[in-house]
Amino acid sequence: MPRIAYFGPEGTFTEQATRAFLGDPPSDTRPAPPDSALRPVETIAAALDAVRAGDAEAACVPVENSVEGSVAATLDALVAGDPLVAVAETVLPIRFTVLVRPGATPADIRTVATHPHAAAQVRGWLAEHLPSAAVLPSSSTAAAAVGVLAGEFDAAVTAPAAAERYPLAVLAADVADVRDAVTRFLLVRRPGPLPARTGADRTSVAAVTADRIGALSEVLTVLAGHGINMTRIESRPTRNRLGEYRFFVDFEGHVADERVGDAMAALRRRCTEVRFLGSFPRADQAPNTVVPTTSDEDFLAARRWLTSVREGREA
Ligand SMILES: O=C(O)C(=O)Cc1ccccc1
Repeated sequence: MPRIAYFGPEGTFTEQATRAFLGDPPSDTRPAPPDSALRPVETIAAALDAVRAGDAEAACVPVENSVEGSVAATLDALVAGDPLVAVAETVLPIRFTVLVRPGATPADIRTVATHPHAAAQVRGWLAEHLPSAAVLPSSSTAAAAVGVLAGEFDAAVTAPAAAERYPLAVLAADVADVRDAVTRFLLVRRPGPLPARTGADRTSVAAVTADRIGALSEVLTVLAGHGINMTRIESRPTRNRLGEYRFFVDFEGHVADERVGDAMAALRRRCTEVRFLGSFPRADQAPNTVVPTTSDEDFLAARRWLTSVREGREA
């Protein structure tokens, strides 16, 4: 079994996602067995660096939440070192469990800790049920549970898996301001053979546009012109200078698709930097849209025609 580093400690949503990648059944009802192939690390950047250093074969990190948006720490860490590529994604429903020390009642709760993405998804619940508790940030939901055990906080908003992992009491389960919230997670490796295309794929790139009028609109036009459906665009500062941004763009298709390959080459010509972040099967298996004139056969026929024009066989 491959060694996978994940954003831990044990009991995070990311651990649940890692187990989903490995095909384990959900562990809501029973503790998942400890697994020496899984390595919890403290931060998202550390999980990715473990792969870069060869200490892990893959890393599992959260990338996007349907309520809070992109996980900035993941986007920044993906481009902050040697190249890494995503080879798979999984989407988890997000429902929270509120953990306290055994015997504690709501009146005892003066501080509640959790990951900022979780805090944003339970603000309403906390305002209603624990209105006088201060909400404190922790590095992950499970780190908050560890903090409750250590007496640093009175309650933690966690993943269901944390209730199995830590000797804490459940104050409330199935907590969520937005009922159908989901988070998308990536399994990331060092560059190597790509996952085979399935016809229901997603490709992810990070591009820095040139400093000129219309540069971003050209990126969008290239995708639209190739009949490629964009599924996400997010900007993060490059950290080089004020006003310079890197665009994280996800779109339908696989780099092995002719239209996607052609579009990526066009982006490469137009942008000052393009980093390929992976082509992998979509978690929802929704087939990629292929509009007329953008199928592989359309591109190959056009290329054959061009070759014969160049060779003087056709005009
Ligand atoms: O802290 C965790 O458990 C994580 O895996 C990050 C996270 C936080 C909130 C929702 C989804 C993922």
